[in-house]
Amino acid sequence: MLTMTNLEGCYGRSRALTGVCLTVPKGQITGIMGRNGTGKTTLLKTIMGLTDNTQGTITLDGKDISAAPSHMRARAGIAYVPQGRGIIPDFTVRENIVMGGFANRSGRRAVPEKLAELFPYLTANLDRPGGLLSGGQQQQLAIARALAAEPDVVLLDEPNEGIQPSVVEDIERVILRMSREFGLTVVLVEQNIGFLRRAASTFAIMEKGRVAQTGRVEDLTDAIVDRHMTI
Ligand SMILES: Nc1ncnc2c1ncn2[C@@H]1O[C@H](COP(=O)(O)OP(=O)(O)OP(=O)(O)O)[C@@H](O)[C@H]1O
Repeated sequence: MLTMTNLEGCYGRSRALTGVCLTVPKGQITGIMGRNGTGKTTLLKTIMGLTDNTQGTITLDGKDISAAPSHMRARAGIAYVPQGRGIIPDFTVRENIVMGGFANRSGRRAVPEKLAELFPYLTANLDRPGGLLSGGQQQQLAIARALAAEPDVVLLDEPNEGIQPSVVEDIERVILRMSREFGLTVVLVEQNIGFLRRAASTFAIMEKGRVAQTGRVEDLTDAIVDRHMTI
């Protein structure tokens, strides 16, 4: 379980996250929603230790990781798939995946076997430069890189943004399997409410750098969505 208490995160002197309290249940998907600029990406970055002047407490399975630098959070079992994917274009698919393995607690620096079944395209194209992949393939690669760390928690920032519909289904399937088959805890920033309702067990809605509302996904009514998501 990942718990956040009074979490704050800044960019320089500008505070983008204020007093966030959130519990992310183990082995389930928690959907993070909210309009543009409300702090969803900042929340993931702050969990990962990538914002400035972070305040508050983050615990992972009871262990306080609030003071840990980013690479130690990765070593503690948190993997981050950023918006925009962050693929290194000149690295091959294999090299991009193995890079994620540097956070692997077992010291394994290889392409994990389970990726072959999850991502057949990547497995068939391990020597292709990452920069030559389509947006959807790069998104799969970013997820594969995160899974190479064999994490307990995966933070996903709008994984389906700007991706062609045929690949969206593949990515959604992988996300569902991450929690349902592999037991991973997933924090999913997602604008597609339909997918969020299908995938997540709990939700949190961000407003002005705070969590405005949380609940179980079966209680996420259209009225709540309209109140917080319409512009
Ligand atoms: N690198 C940065 N430097 C300064 N301010 C930033 C930076 N990144 C984001 N912000 C500000 O922090 C606030 C929260 O932004 P954030 O990207 O977390 O929102 P978001 O909910 O993820 O939005 P989106 O849906 O557009 O991705 C916004 O006011 C934004 O302008």
